Amino acid sequence: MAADGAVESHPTPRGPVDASIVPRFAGIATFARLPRLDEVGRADIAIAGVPFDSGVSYRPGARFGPAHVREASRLLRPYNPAQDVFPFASQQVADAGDLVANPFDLTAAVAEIEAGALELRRSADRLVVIGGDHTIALPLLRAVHAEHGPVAVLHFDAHLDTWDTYFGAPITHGTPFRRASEEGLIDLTASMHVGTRGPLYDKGDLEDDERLGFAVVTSEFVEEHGVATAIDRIRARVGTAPLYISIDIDVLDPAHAPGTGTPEAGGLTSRELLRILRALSDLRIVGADVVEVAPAYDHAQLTAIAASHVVYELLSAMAPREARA
Ligand SMILES: N=C(N)NCCCC(=O)O
Ligand SMILES: [Zn+2]
Ligand SMILES: [Zn+2]
Repeated sequence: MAADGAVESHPTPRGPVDASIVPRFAGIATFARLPRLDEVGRADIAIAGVPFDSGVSYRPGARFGPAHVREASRLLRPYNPAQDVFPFASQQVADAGDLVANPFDLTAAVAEIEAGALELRRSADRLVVIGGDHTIALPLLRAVHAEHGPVAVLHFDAHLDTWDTYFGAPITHGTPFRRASEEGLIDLTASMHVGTRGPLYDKGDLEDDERLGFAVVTSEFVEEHGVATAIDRIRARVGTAPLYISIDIDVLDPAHAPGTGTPEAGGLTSRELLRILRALSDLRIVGADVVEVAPAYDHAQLTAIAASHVVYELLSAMAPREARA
């Protein structure tokens, strides 16, 4: 309502550059060729990169993930028929650029990412973050918790990421969800891993994980029972809780996403992952991240194309209902 009592009309969201007018391979890459946040002032959803990979246990390079995913996102188009939604017209989505994170001091970086996310929230209602390694989920969850309290975490990953320490270090890309659980950031009754598989350190890893508040839909479960049953399990677990979605691109099989730091055979297809995300559109998504894209190990942009479509499907799932037919 404006000061004179008139109902303010919502400005039409500014969408991507039109690829039928300016070639999609031209221009500086924002995500999906969307406007920058400073061009629109504020946004319903800000996309932010976190080019940080000082928490990795194996192959480095996810610090180059945000630029790689933005580059591969040039081909996305305005209408998503799979969800019958125009994700950039029914809400203002803008690219906020990258948050600064100190590559030489992990503790400082984690504090900077949390502060950067909180600062960005002043001009955007929700954040979708492109990593970066999975360490960044911890400060992002701290920022989300500051607003929402404990949230359901729906964690897509080959790995549990609830391990305790590496070389005595408590903050790494293999430990964010253990720290988050210990800190009370997550809803222990509504959180879940999806797509986990592969060798663990010990049988007890799974017992620890359950105690830390996670139910599990493994990659094998999806194969054996099908995507529809997996979706039922996920939706039953999350319920109506505020939902944070964290997607490690290594949840996909290395055939679909080779460009990542700790690949594990036997993963989801990109088709399966996209279908699961589409089934979450009526849930209360409060934020999301897509992490662990490491371009040096990618081929023909396979991993970045998958990641850009994953972000697009998230943005579509987060779009307001009335925009749908
Ligand atoms: N979050 C990712 N991508 N990987 C964690 C793997 C930890 C390990 O090397 O055991
Ligand atoms: Zn992983
Ligand atoms: Zn991970």
